[in-house]
Amino acid sequence: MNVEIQPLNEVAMTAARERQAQLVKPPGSLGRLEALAIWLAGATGEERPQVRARIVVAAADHGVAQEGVSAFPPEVTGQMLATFLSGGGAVSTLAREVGAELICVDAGVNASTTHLDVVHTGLKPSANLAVEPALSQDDVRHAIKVGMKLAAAARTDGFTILAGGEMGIGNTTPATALACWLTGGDPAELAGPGTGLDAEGVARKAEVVRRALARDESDTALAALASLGGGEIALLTGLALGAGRYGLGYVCDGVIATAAAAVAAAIAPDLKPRLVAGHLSPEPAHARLLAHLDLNPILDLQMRLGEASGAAAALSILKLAAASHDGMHTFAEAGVSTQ
Ligand SMILES: O=C(O)c1ccc[n+]([C@@H]2O[C@H](COP(=O)([O-])O)[C@@H](O)[C@H]2O)c1
Ligand SMILES: Cc1cc2nc[nH]c2cc1C
Repeated sequence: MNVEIQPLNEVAMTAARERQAQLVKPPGSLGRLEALAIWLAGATGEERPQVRARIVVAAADHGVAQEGVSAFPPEVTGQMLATFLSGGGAVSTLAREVGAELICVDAGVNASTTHLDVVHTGLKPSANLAVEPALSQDDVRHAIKVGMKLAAAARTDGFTILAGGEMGIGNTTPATALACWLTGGDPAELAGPGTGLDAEGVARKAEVVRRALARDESDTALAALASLGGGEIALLTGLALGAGRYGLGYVCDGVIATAAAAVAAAIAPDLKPRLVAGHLSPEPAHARLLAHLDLNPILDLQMRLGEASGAAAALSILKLAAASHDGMHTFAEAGVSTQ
């Protein structure tokens, strides 16, 4: 798969760097807010960038849930999708608070919602990746295509930043399997509690990941996505690739969304500069994936919810970075001495 990625806009970044140097503060004193403002300029192509963000939450069910790898039952996936659409999920409230639009996608939910606003993909829940490939190559290509189209639509609708999130009982298992495949990690080190497994459950999950990796024969990240992934992960892979192709900035959420972004970056390495890490989840595979992507999380709030909640929280910081960059006076405008 060949996806052409738009490089960051160097002209806008240079202008933003020069503006930062003139703003009425000791150089560097706004710390990462300065770097984020410059990144926003590169990602949006705007010298004084604005965060106009759309959040896409993709939901899917997973055959591997039958292995007892989650603390919750699979029907929660569809129930939570309906909750997001009714405005009552964590991401619904966080998105509203940070002024981001929220779109929900059914990327293979067993008992889905009839809510009119859900984006349908026609995908079915994944198969049990411990014993067979999770998805067909055709399903993966379809999910990626829908994700990329959602990114194209976001660009057309005037958004500058995309954040991808997910909902899927059992999906920390495929995310961990992909993290192991991409980084050469050990399932026993990278498996974590997800929604709240005890130590015995975590050991069972590590064993399921080990079986999946022993079965898997993938030689490309795209093949690994079919073998070890899931519908929402494939859709978010497409969303991240689409952000690169259509020139948006992309905010990664937790371990599952970051696994998808890491697959996208393996498919198209030029994507990396368009990614930022919204936060660090306590799931061990997340830190591993972020290190693999060379990303430094904006926040570390011990959030482990998924559904783009960490990315939404980070949007507030990106907005502060953009607001200070745009609204502050320069030394000259403020009449403040430099020496
Ligand atoms: O984002 C994370 O890092 C994260 C960590 C743990 C759990 N989750 C969420 O919890 C669900 C998956 O957990 P589990 O235990 O069912 O594999 C799924 O809906 C994710 O959105 C998300
Ligand atoms: C209630 C609930 C909400 C979630 N949101 C994302 N993953 C989730 C998992 C559960 C169990």
